[in-house]
Amino acid sequence: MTDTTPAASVTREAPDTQALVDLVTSRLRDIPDFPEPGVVFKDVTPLLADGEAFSAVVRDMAERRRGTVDLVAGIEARGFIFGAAVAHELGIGFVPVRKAGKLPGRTRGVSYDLEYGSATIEIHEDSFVGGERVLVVDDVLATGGTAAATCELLEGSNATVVAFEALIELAFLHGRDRLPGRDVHTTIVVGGD
Ligand SMILES: O=P(O)(O)OC[C@H]1O[C@H](OP(=O)(O)OP(=O)(O)O)[C@H](O)[C@@H]1O
Ligand SMILES: Nc1ncnc2[nH]cnc12
Repeated sequence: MTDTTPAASVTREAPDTQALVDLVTSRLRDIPDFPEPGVVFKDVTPLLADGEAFSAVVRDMAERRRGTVDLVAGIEARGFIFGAAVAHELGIGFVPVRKAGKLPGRTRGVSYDLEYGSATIEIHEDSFVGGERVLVVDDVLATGGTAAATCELLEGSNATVVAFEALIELAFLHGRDRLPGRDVHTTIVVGGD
């Protein structure tokens, strides 16, 4: 028998800024000493598991950028989740910025340091034909090493990075200082000094 029960109503309007900040804050979890002693890890999995909160975050990022970007680039791994959803919301394409060794085609890469350790990220060398306006999306802006490296990689591949969006900014790590002159927006800012 076909179930004709209406789906649970979904709020399509983005909440106002303070309501969004409160919602996001209530759906994050701090994990002390992960992945190494002294780091307080911001766990986004409770937010992802809450459809209202996840949808509100994605719509807020997307609406700020609608009509201004041609592609979204998301940074592995958590940046894939938010970035792909924002691209879908905007009806535009998605470019994965992957950790080294994962992409099958010819790649370009760049290495960088982050709050814990170092990494290398890569894109396919033919990701851009030239001049595409790209929104970079990630979950966390910490030291800014990942975001700065991504901008360098994309712009070295003939894309134009028009903005950076992240869910969480760890202000005490001053990541914005690594992105001078860029349009940077973060949904919530924690740990300001
Ligand atoms: O501003 P930074 O100091 O560079 O740190 C931010 C980056 O660190 C985390 O990624 P991580 O490399 O831990 O990868 P993951 O998403 O695969 O866990 C986070 O998702 C950002 O990409
Ligand atoms: N403290 C933190 N929590 C989650 N992701 C991060 N990326 C860099 N620092 C982080």
